[in-house]
Amino acid sequence: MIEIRDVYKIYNKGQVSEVKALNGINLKVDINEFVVIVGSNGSGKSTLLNTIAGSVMPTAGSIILDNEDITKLPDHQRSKWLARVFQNPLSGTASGLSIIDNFRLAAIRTQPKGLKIGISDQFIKQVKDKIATLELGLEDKVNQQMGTLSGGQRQALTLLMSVMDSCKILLLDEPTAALDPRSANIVMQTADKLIKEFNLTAILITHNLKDAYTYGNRLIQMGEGQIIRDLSTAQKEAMQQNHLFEWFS
Ligand SMILES: Nc1ncnc2c1ncn2[C@@H]1O[C@H](COP(=O)(O)OP(=O)(O)OP(=O)(O)O)[C@@H](O)[C@H]1O
Repeated sequence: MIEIRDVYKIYNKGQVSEVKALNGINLKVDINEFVVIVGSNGSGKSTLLNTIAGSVMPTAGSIILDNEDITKLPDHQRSKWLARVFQNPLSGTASGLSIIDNFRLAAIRTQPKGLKIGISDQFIKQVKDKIATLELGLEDKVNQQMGTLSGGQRQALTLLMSVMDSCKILLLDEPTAALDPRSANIVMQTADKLIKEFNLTAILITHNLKDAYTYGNRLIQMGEGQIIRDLSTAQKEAMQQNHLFEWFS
């Protein structure tokens, strides 16, 4: 479980450009919870994800993972169990390397030093089997350069790579914003499938209200650095899609 306790983030504190991006956030997200966060531009969604990932240090408050205070843990030390997928499909993978080499790199990042990875047929088979579950027909193209794939294919593979090794928490920061509707659907369905299969705790930021309605089992709205709505699974299921659009009118 990940817990955000009374977190504040003030950028440029004491300067004319001071911004209170997070204003007392309290949030507990359990294993198997898939939380979707919506909110207007500048409401603090990315800052919240960044404090969980460790790329932004909170001005006050704590981040707790499974009862351990990780507030001061740098982001690279969280990457063993925390994966992030960003808006830009190019950011998660190396264009000049093949699919299999990208999986090798991802595996090396999360394994103990000295462990030999990726040279065995077993590793290649394991990767191919996993890629086949995406049903994108990419399992026979593992030697193809990542840069030759579409944005949607790359995002789907980035997701798979992120969660294959010891990942507990998946943070998705508008992962489909740069994709056409068909590719966006493939990526969201892939994310949903992987979150369930790997029993992940997941947080998705999206401006796509249809996705916010369709996916996840908890729905949060942020406004001015605070959580202004927090709908449980039952409340979300009882809500009609047009009500969600009214939140922004
Ligand atoms: N590094 C930074 N330095 C100064 N101000 C920042 C920084 N990052 C974010 N902010 C400000 O903090 C506030 C919250 O930004 P944040 O990106 O978290 O919002 P958001 O809800 O993710 O917005 P969007 O939907 O537009 O991506 C905004 O006013 C933003 O300008």
